[in-house]
Order: sequence, then structure tokens, then C-alpha cells
Amino acid sequence: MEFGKDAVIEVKDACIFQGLDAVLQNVNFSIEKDEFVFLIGRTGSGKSSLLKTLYADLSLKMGQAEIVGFQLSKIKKSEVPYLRRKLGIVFQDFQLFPDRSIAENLFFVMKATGWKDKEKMKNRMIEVLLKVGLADAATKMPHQLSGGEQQRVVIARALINQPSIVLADEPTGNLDPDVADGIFKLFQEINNEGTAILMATHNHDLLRKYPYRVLKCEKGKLLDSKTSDITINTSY
Ligand SMILES: Nc1ncnc2c1ncn2[C@@H]1O[C@H](COP(=O)(O)OP(=O)(O)OP(=O)(O)O)[C@@H](O)[C@H]1O
Repeated sequence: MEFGKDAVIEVKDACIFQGLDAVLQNVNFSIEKDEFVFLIGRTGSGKSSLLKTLYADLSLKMGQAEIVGFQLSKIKKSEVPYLRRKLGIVFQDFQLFPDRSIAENLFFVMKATGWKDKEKMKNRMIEVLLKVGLADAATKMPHQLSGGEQQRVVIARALINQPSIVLADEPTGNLDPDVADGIFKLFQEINNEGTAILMATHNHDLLRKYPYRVLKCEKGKLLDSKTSDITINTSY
């Protein structure tokens, strides 16, 4: 498969499986390096399964997909950590270690992704916390932060290795609308600095307010607002 010049993701004729069940068929899309893309669809329509396939948590059994230079149909287990180093991944539930400080949470990821120099690690930690507006959080424990602040730490963690794309699965799902808006704006800033974003969301307000490209999982297919009319105001 030829990889498009500016594409960070390119998927061709892929089928997304959960076990033996094909959740999405004939999936075709690519995402360029500066794009912001929403991923929508009813509950159970396949959003998380698609994202999991993209970060190699589910294997790609049919079709082709290339993400940040990795061919998912051929990827070996031993290569998955290298793929994840080049991606930022953000989930709805914050998944910070509750018994470690924010600094320790970030250092944990750095060590797991090959960082060794203590001074550089400290500097990068300060940098990413500054970026998400939490310069004073390093010594705090997760429970001392609000939900929105914890999600900011998760975003900081996802940015550590300067990913070319962030995959976000309902990152504002558990947050109050105002807090969710702040988190969304942070994703926009990250995008404006040159990182592509693929964000699964049920948040209709965001979809109405920000007219980014939309991919929609519907009836086993993936529709693309670049090539199809997509309704976002139906209930799902
Ligand atoms: N671990 C699993 N094992 C088997 N089937 C699963 C698993 N996780 C999800 N599925 C099934 O795969 C299909 C797609 O689910 P998926 O979680 O990808 O949907 P989703 O669009 O992300 O939903 P939601 O908006 O509720 O998060 C559903 O039919 C679901 O029941």
C-alpha cells in the first residue's frame, strides 16, 4: 500500500472485528497530519473497536491500514510498544495510578517508552504539564485533582513523546459541560500546533459548534463527511 504524503492514518478496505464478529466492513479513510476529525455513531456501532484496531489492541485481520508508518496487518507484538510511542491515546476514564503522584505517573510512561536521562525527563514533565495548564500539579496525587484536571494529566501523558496523532475515546464523556469545553479547547490547541486528532464523541454540542470533518459508524459501515452527507442531529 502506498502511504499518502501527509497522511498519518490510511485505511483501505479494512474490516474491524470483535472476535469473530465484523463490526465495520469496507472501511476506507485517511487522515492528514493537521486534521481534526470527529468519530461518531450510536453506542455499540464500532467507534472504540476502530480506535482499538488503530492502536493495535485489536488485530487487523482483513484489509490494510497504516498508521504513523506502521502497517497494522503485519505488525508484530514486539513492535506494538513502538507504535504506541508514536501515538497519543486518551480514554474517557482517566486511568492514572491512584497511588502515585502526577510526576510519578508521567515518569512511569517515560521509563516504559525508553526515556533514561533524569534531567530530560524532568524537563519534559514540566513542559507537558505547562502545556495542559497544570504547572503546579507535579507533586499532587490524582485524588487531589478534579476530574477535568485529571483528564488534563492524561492528555499531558499522551503528549510526552510528541505524537503525530492523538486518538481520543470520549475524552469529555464524564465531565461537566464547562469542563468538557476546556478539555476540548486543549485538544484544539494541540491540533493547531500540528498534531492530528481523531476523537470519538457523543457530545452533540461539540459537533454543532465545531464543524470539523466527521466519520460516522452506521450499520456496519464508516461514512465520511468528506464524501457523504452525514446527519449528526439524529439520536444515537
Ligand atoms: N470486548 C468485546 N468482546 C466482544 N464484543 C465486543 C467487545 N467490545 C465491544 N464489543 C461489541 O462490538 C460492537 C462495537 O462496540 P464498540 O465498543 O466498538 O462500540 P462504540 O461505538 O465504541 O460504543 P460506545 O459509544 O458505547 O462506546 C458492539 O456490538 C459490542 O457489543
